[in-house]
Order: sequence, then structure tokens, then C-alpha cells
Amino acid sequence: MALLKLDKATIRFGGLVAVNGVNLEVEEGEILALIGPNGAGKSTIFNLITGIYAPTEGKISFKGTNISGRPPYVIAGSGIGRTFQNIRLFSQQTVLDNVLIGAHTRGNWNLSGALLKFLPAVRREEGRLLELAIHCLSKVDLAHRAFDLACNLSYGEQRRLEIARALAIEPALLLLDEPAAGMNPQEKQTLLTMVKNIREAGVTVFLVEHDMKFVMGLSDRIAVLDYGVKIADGRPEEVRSNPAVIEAYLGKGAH
Ligand SMILES: Nc1ncnc2c1ncn2[C@@H]1O[C@H](COP(=O)(O)OP(=O)(O)OP(=O)(O)O)[C@@H](O)[C@H]1O
Repeated sequence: MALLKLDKATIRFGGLVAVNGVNLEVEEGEILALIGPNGAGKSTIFNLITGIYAPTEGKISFKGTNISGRPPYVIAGSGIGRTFQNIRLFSQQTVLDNVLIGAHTRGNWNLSGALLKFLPAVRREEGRLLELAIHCLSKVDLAHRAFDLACNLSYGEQRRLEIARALAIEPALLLLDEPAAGMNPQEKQTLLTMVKNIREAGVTVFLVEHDMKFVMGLSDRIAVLDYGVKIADGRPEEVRSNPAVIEAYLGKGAH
């Protein structure tokens, strides 16, 4: 059984069919990339998976359970972490606090819990979350920056911090929306190794990315979207030489 399954997933915004009958499976343990021209519907697919939008038609299942239209916090809690195309950090908070905000989604933490900090069970939980947050930071080589303000990180480090925050919910599936955007070649190479290590640690990865060198070097499989329709799905070398993909995307200035 696939870890994630999109079954004829469709969403309309007024007259626009942004995602149109997409069938897609993400297998446990793989790194799958979703590519395609600007406006093809890639981020919208991530928004459907994470509950920001409900599909107009079709179904999305995670670990065999229908999650279509469930609220984002429920979907995150069930094990799907994500980063966003634009960096969304609390820039005046520390690096560690930015990750703890993610970890609290997973922990048995709530406001009354915060008020009852003197209880040993609550203290233990806080200690566990702290350990988890440091562990996630170490996955993206940022543990040594834990007490710096997020705004003092370089752009590449900020993008990695977003990944650490997504890892803090201990996801089975990690969605990365254009993780390499704006990075220099050296930062991209570092990121590529980190994402491979994250997969080795047992997290399935599904990413949207425009940088073809990055995608080709990282992915086990690539799916291609054009005008909301999936036009190809296969191994990197198959997709790269697929005439429909070259016509829709690769021949038109994709790097
Ligand atoms: N909330 C919305 N309301 C109306 N139209 C939307 C909404 N969200 C996305 N769209 C439209 O759906 C289409 C797909 O957008 P989407 O952002 O998913 O594309 P994308 O493939 O991620 O593009 P890019 O590579 O530029 O990020 C676009 O035409 C976009 O304008």
C-alpha cells in the first residue's frame, strides 16, 4: 500500500481547474519530485494534501485513511510535515524556539499544561520536546545555532531551519516546497546531502522543485504536472527524455 495516495484529486477555483483528476502514489521510503511550469498546480497539490484546501472531487489517503478536507492540524498530527515556498519563520525568536513551535504540535502540550509546569509529567514532556528539537536541528546542521535569533541566519540556513521545524512533528512524510530556491550551488549541495540523510533515517520525501540538477541528483522518481494534469511519472532518466515533458517544461528554460 502506498504511504500517500491521490485518487483523481481535483480542485476548482471558480472557472479554473488548478488540479485536474490527478492520480499519484508516494511509496514509503522514496524521494519523489513534482515538477512542472509556473502555475501548473504543484503548490496547490501540497495544499490539498495538508488540508489547506479540500478537493472539489477525488480523494487523498494517507496510510490508508481518507484525509481529504481534514483540518491542517489533524493532518500534521497524523504525520505529514511540510515547508512552504516562502520562508515562514518567527524571525525575532530563537532558532530553537522556531523548532519547538513545530514540536508542540506533536507533544501533549497545551495552555493549561504550560500553566502546570511544576508537575513532573509536564516537565518530562518539555524535556523530551527540547531533546527532539535539538535532534531535528542537528539533522540540518543547525544545533550550534540554537540560541541565535532566526533573523541572524543566512538565507540557506533559514530554509534548513524550516525543514527542522517540519521534522519536529516526527513526520512519516515530509513535503518540501521549493527547498533549494534562492540557494547558491554550495548550499544546494549541502541541502541535497541532508535530504538524502533524512530519507535514510526513515522519512519519505515529496518535493516540489524547479532546479533540475537538484531534482535529478536527489529523486528516485519524478512526476510532471502541466495545467493541473499529470503528464508523466517515472524514473528521472525516463522523465528527462519524455517528449511531452520536454515540450511542456524542460525545453522552455527549466534549469
Ligand atoms: N486560492 C486560490 N484561488 C484562486 N486561484 C488559485 C488559488 N491558489 C492557486 N490558484 C491558481 O491555481 C493555479 C496553480 O497554482 P500553484 O501555485 O499551485 O502553481 P505552481 O505549480 O505551484 O506554480 P509555481 O511553480 O509558480 O509555484 C494558478 O493558476 C494559480 O493562480
